[in-house]
Amino acid sequence: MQTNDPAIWRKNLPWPDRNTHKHTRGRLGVVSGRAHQTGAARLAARAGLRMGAGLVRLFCPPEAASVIAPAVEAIMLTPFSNADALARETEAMDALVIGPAAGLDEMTVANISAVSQGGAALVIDADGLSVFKGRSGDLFAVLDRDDVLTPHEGEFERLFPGLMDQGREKAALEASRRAQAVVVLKGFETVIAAPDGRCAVNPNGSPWLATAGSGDVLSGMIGGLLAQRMDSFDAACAATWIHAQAASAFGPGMISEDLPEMLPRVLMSLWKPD
Ligand SMILES: NC(=O)C1=CN([C@@H]2O[C@H](COP(=O)(O)OP(=O)(O)OC[C@H]3O[C@@H](n4cnc5c(N)ncnc54)[C@H](OP(=O)(O)O)[C@@H]3O)[C@@H](O)[C@H]2O)[C@@H](O)CC1
Ligand SMILES: Nc1ncnc2c1ncn2[C@@H]1O[C@H](COP(=O)(O)OP(=O)(O)O)[C@@H](O)[C@H]1O
Repeated sequence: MQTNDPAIWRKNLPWPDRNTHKHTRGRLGVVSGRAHQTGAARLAARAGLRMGAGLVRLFCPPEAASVIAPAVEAIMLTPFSNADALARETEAMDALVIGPAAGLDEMTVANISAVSQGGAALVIDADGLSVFKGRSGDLFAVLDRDDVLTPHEGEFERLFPGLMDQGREKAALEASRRAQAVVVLKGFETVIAAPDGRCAVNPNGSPWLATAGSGDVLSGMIGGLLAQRMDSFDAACAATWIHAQAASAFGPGMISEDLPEMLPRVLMSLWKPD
């Protein structure tokens, strides 16, 4: 176990250079829930864009498109009608976030299964985790080692009942071993664990993050770094630290919408121009 210090991942943060264009910089997709629950995906998408993904596209059920379209600018939008269509439409993505406000139903299971067949690194959060309560093996069967699960303690218990009794660090490591994916066990001291045994505990947790939607922002931040091909463990560590730093810098009154807007300041403090 180590402390999640920027020294671990700072040198691996992705920055654009003169030859970069938006497609080479990294394409992030975020899958939205239904028309009455699109805010979570929009938060994730904006966070991914702020983290440097060159192109971010929301994928939504057809009836949600008229809700989302007036609420996005740089972020693009593609409706999909079923899981097969989602798999086709997301083929070009480097990373995908799925789960925030996705719905606790078979459509979410089918969508995760469908996108897992493609090459994109996945960040699976919220309903994308909870929907596998009692059948976590179905989720683990479709994961790759570059995928990232981001459970809070409630979601963790649904996927790994009783495991938390071992303590948060051991539990996160064992969960990562079982899932064969990176696990981000969220909380005041978020633990990031990888299947190869890497494990880091986040030291700069900010209680201002105890507000609805802050986890959705974190999933988009991780996705933004994955889209830029950062190693998944490093991406999860970097996003977790930057997320907390942004919340501390904003302080009282912070809501989740403020977090993406704080990211440039934190990123600037980590950027070392040549
Ligand atoms: N703008 C939007 O559209 C937003 C949409 N959102 C979306 O809404 C969906 C459902 O969200 P949700 O809050 O109802 O579900 P979930 O977080 O599972 O809580 C259910 C129960 O779990 C328990 N629990 C135990 N430990 C916990 C912990 N550490 N943190 C939190 N809970 C913990 C706790 O039980 P208790 O402790 O109260 O008995 C709690 O009552 C989901 O898809 C999400 O993405 C949100 O992201 C917000 C912004
Ligand atoms: N008291 C706290 N101290 C530090 N971080 C917290 C605290 N409460 C919540 N967080 C952080 O806020 C985020 C909440 O995520 P989550 O529970 O998934 O929220 P949501 O589903 O509303 O987006 C996580 O990154 C978690 O680590």
